[in-house]
Amino acid sequence: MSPARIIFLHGASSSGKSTLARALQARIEAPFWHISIDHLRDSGVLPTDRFRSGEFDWRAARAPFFDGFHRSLAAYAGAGNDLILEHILDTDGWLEQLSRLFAPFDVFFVGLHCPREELIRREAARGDRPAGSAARDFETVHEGKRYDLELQAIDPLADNVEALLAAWRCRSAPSAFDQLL
Ligand SMILES: Nc1ncnc2c1ncn2[C@@H]1O[C@H](COP(=O)(O)OP(=O)(O)OP(=O)(O)O)[C@@H](O)[C@H]1O
Repeated sequence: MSPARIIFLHGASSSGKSTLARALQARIEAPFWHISIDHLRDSGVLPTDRFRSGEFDWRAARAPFFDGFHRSLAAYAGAGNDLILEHILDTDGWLEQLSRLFAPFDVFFVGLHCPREELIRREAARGDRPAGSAARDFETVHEGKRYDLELQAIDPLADNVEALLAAWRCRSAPSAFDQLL
């Protein structure tokens, strides 16, 4: 069995990762899963209201939550599932952990760049993210990263999907992701 393929979309909050992932999933020639922390959050896995009210301590729960999420990705891929992953590497140790966990797989690392003003506009328009997350991510999200492909979030979505597919189909090892550490 050839190793599972992981297309890792990386960009600031509100840059358009989910939108790109959905459009890519609708076009790509194999049944890729679209994986996002948003899906876990929105499906009611966590007692969100009780974290929000302060009854439970999110700071204590956050590390095991993301540790489990990261390991689940390797479990899915290890079972032979191809993944479109959208995620933000914004916490110390996550890059190292995912590099280790993803070592057996065929990873294609995509940087999604979005101008600061557009991030702020998208964040405000959707109204379901804390104001400031996008601007904060903008400063740091791409720092020190090298990608297999870089896309501009203000380019037409369909063009980005086609560019991604074309680049992914002719990718060569090693992935930029494997060389980040
Ligand atoms: N190409 C685009 N043109 C215009 N608006 C877009 C585009 N892509 C996404 N948006 C809008 O920007 C907002 C954020 O998009 P999306 O949820 O895809 O971002 P995200 O990077 O997944 O965010 P997060 O990491 O916070 O979940 C949404 O309201 C979406 O409709």
